Amino acid sequence: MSDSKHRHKSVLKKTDEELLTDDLTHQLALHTRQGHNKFLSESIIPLMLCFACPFFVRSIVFICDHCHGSIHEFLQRLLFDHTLTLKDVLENFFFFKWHWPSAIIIIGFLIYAIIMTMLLPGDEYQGPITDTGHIPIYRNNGFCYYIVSLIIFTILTVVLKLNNLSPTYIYDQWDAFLSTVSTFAFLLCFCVMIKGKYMPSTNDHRSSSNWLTDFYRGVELYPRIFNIDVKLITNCRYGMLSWALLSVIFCMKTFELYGYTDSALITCILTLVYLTKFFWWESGYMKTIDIIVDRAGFYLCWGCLVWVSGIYTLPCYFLVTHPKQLGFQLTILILTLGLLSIYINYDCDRQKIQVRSTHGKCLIWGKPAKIIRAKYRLLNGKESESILLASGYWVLSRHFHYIPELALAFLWTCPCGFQYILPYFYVIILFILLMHRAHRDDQRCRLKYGDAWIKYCDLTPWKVWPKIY
Ligand SMILES: NC(=O)C1=CN([C@@H]2O[C@H](COP(=O)(O)OP(=O)(O)OC[C@H]3O[C@@H](n4cnc5c(N)ncnc54)[C@H](OP(=O)(O)O)[C@@H]3O)[C@@H](O)[C@H]2O)C=CC1
Ligand SMILES: CC(C)CCC[C@@H](C)[C@H]1CC[C@H]2C3=CC=C4C[C@@H](O)CC[C@]4(C)[C@H]3CC[C@]12C
Repeated sequence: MSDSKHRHKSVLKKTDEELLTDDLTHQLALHTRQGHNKFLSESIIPLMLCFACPFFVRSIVFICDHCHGSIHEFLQRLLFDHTLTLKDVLENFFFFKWHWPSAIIIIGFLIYAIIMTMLLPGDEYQGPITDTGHIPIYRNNGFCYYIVSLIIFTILTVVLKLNNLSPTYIYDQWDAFLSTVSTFAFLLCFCVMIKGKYMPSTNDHRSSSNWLTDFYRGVELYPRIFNIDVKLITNCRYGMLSWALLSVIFCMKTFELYGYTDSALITCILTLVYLTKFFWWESGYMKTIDIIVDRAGFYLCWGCLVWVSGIYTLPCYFLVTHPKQLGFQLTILILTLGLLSIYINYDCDRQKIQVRSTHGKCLIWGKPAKIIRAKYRLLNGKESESILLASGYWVLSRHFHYIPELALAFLWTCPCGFQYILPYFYVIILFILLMHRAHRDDQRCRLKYGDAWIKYCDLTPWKVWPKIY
């Protein structure tokens, strides 16, 4: 009797998966598998990504520069002609490199970003309250920072021209520049990890005994160094601004080499408009998954410093070696569709922010907003409430805004033509990233809001693509 009672008690404690395998051998196998899975996800995958990502970014540059943008030619040289040996690959792609002129530009740019972020005026605003009850405070000067930086860049370009210099120097040294920024970003991520482990800025930090996981995923949610928000600087003030400036620099290089080229111009214009929108809405970005869920580690910080510079600028970079003239009609068509995509993406984000800031008392597409009040519990036990919008774009699918985001990425890449797959890497990676993100966000919200989220899912059954996914 007591045995059956004990057995009953242990059954109650088990997870669903354990209940299915209620036999000792299966349990043992399950534990080993869980151990292996944990080892894989917490050590092997982070280690592989920390090696593979820099390799990937630099090999793309190599393919553009030395293999005419053709992956086929790259593989041919590596595997069959042997004009490229494994030693070259390791030397060229893997190792950390430090190029002093690039390092001076990168560190100078970072110092500039920090000083301007501190000096430029802007109202204070609050980020969402964290599970531990912390409310991050920022200054709303992102848009001002962006405009001032573009003006300073224009003045600098003119001054450099007078001295027979040009910012396109960065294009000429692109490989050295990227490897230096990658080395620098690794060092920065390491310092941020150590700081998080031993001197966390807030209680929102999670440290484990596995340094690889901590390095890859990060330790702190809101690290600050001398009251400077690390994620604001790496993601927005360095990452997004460098994306804008690099796009302009690559477009300038195309013009320097071939004169006016409409393909380079529209790719650059669409990128700039998109990033203008980003900075206009920066305070909204500070409430998204990257900021409220992802901690400051390799994924986010190295990603924003290097991945964005190397992969997100790829269409503009590719066009320098593969320029095209599209003609007036095609140019106007791509520009119009691109601007429309930016507008729809912005409008989706705006609807969500508006409904929350007006506590649900606003019109969405001319009708009173349909909302679900979703309660959730903070880690400190207190109850809080959020509003879920269930009308407008947010009833079409739960991440409808990812569709115009992908459409735009395709539109600013298609001026590269359809002969090569390489410039489409950004679109492909973005597709994978966004589908994974939609899935991850869904799981997070289900856990956070429970029944309220299920009610929302009943009203809006599609994750991203209405009637498909
Ligand atoms: N180019 C790129 O690489 C990428 C661009 N983006 C862009 O960044 C922007 C932000 O996207 P992303 O960070 O994915 O975050 P989302 O804008 O999708 O925000 C997700 C969060 O919004 C809240 N939320 C979810 N559903 C609702 C609803 N129905 N009503 C109100 N709030 C809701 C939840 O947070 P809460 O806890 O507050 O309830 C959820 O975690 C988009 O424009 C996207 O296209 C995104 C990823 C990559
Ligand atoms: C494997 C890793 C190295 C991948 C790194 C991924 C990150 C660099 C990117 C993950 C999410 C991305 C972004 C999210 C939302 C954005 C809003 C948009 O308006 C502008 C772009 C961005 C900030 C974008 C930037 C890159 C990521 C942080």
